[in-house]
Amino acid sequence: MSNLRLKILQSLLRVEEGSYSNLLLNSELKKIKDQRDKSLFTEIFYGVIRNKLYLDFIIDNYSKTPLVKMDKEVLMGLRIGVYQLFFLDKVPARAAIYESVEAVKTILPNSKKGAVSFTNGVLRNINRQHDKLALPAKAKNPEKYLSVKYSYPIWMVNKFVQQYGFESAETILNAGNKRSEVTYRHNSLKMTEKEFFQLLKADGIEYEKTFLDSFFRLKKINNPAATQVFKKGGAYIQGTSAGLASLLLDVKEGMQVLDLAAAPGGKTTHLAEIMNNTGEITALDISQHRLNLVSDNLSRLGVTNVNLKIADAAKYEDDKKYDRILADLPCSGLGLISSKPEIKWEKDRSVIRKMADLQYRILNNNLSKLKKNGQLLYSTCTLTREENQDLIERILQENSDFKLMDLNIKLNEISSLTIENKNKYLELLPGEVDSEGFFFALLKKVESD
Ligand SMILES: C[S@@+](CC[C@H](N)C(=O)[O-])C[C@H]1O[C@@H](n2cnc3c(N)ncnc32)[C@H](O)[C@@H]1O
Repeated sequence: MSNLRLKILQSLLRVEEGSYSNLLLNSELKKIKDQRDKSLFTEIFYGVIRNKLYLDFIIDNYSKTPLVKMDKEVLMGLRIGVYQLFFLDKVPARAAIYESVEAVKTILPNSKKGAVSFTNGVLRNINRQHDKLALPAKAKNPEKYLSVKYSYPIWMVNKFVQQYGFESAETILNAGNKRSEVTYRHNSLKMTEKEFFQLLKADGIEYEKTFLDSFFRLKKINNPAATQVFKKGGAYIQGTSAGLASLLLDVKEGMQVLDLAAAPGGKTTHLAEIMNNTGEITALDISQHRLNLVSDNLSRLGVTNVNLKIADAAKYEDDKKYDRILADLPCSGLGLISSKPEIKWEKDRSVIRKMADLQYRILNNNLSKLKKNGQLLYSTCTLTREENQDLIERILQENSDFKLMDLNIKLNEISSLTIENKNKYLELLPGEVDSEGFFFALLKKVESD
């Protein structure tokens, strides 16, 4: 078991250095045989990433040494220990402390014995005074209170409170801390729905329906990319909110479609499925490595109508005119925190400006490629006005030949989602919908140029 805490400690340090949590977790879980160890690994690994600020608040309260002066291995070991003491009823306090200290001892050189006894001392102290911890006063500093309680950087809390008010911000922060469940999109290009269900049953996978007919939420699954249905191309792992994009764009068989930022190919392959592999999808991405992921997905899912191109969409040139454009653009990702909790810590406020600028340049460069009456769906997995509403308003102001379409009627036709929405665009907030945060706006070209 101490080996497990050590592996968690090593993995968390790698996430701090920039590794993707989901990829790292998948590869670590493959090396663990015992089912309970897999679950404990996942719980502590994601728990520490999610609650980092809260755990640091606790450690800082009980340690005389400031956090910045601690070795990174010690600080991470403390977080692992405190997470178990505060969040995991099933792990006895003695075991939580012992295993965490052992992990720190193994990872540190012998010369750092003092740091090991320091870790032990701080954890014992926290365990003794567990009940005395006080959060920042809600009345005095509501945003600091939210930041510590839900463990989010203060700039993100300020942003959500400023845009949505205290109550909705709290709902969003809370939802971002719940572990997102895996959703499969059934891919009808490879198998019928009947075969899809048969394979799920054969693998003993339980599922439930979602607000989209072909999306199913999986129960208790550790490696969704290792099932028969996945390997045979009958399923793509995709969030339900993301699944709305290709449906809202209203593509038809035989159309010419431009996908401006395609990798890893979730929406491209969904569009291809709806178009029944007819017409053509020109799919761009700036990254060759990520385009390789699209290629793999195209072959696994039996998609044959996609032309992949490596390109910077902000500079891409093409004489062709398209019936539809999907602009699912790079963004700050604040709607995806439940599945990628490290987003909390990797970004700072400046990412919003940078992304809004890139999104503007990409849209501006491609609007002219749309045919008359053609439609462009803009989507992001984020929740900042600058990247969403403000950007679309600017585009509409500068391009009088484009009109904003009302997405509410289409939403009712394609999903069972019921949300109160007075706007023509669609904003899905985590906690208000049982899915990731997303923004959609549909633009129609109303005059020919
Ligand atoms: C939100 S992801 C797209 C997700 C994809 N549509 C899907 O459904 O699987 C954004 C993608 O934009 C790509 N990207 C970033 N900057 C770009 C640019 N200037 N031109 C084209 N692609 C870009 C990234 O490599 C990334 O794959």
